[in-house]
Amino acid sequence: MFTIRHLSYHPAATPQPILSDVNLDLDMGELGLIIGSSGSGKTTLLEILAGLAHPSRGVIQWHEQVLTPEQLQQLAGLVFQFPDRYFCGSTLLEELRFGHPEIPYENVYRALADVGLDHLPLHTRPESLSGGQQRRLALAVQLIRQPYLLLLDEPTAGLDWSMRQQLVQVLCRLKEHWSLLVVTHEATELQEISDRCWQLEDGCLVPISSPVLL
Ligand SMILES: Nc1ncnc2c1ncn2[C@@H]1O[C@H](COP(=O)(O)OP(=O)(O)OP(=O)(O)O)[C@@H](O)[C@H]1O
Repeated sequence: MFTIRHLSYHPAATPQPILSDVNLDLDMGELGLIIGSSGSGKTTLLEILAGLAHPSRGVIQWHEQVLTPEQLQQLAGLVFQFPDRYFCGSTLLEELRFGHPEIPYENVYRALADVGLDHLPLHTRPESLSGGQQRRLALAVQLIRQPYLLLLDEPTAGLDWSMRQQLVQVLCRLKEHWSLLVVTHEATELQEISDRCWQLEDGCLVPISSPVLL
């Protein structure tokens, strides 16, 4: 179980906290969906959960062990909103092995199969992929690190209907083995595969039920 207790984030530069007393529970194999309008603090929350920013207050726990930001960097894999901006490799193979050339081919193929890209040659250039395929490659880059928790920032933003459907199917398969936390302002398709939902408004996280969303 992944838990957040009384988490707040209040940088000195802001008059109001960006996140206030956030509490959340997410079980293994669950997909949690956080819906919030622009500027509500969604990306900030994911950055804290990925260990990239330090909360002002509160604890983040995995099976009751309190995690430091360094431990969170190991445990969580964050897929940014426009992951193609962060690609570093000139081929799929280079991208998946970036910084870890020792990763065996078997793991490369498994990560690509997990996201439905195993039909592509390993020398394919990341920038030649469609928008939806690039999102899935970014997911594979995180999966190959074997995180316990996958964090996704607006995974369907900017994709057309069929690419959104493909991505939702991939996420649905992934939650059999991983816990996923997804933030979005557009929940139409994602709510169908979510196990828990919250609304983030002005930094406060409130649980909501799917029927309310529908
Ligand atoms: N370190 C910081 N110092 C000052 N302000 C910050 C800091 N981090 C985030 N903010 C502010 O907090 C607010 C929430 O930003 P955040 O990017 O988390 O929102 P969001 O819900 O992801 O928005 P969007 O959907 O538009 O990406 C914004 O007004 C942002 O400028």
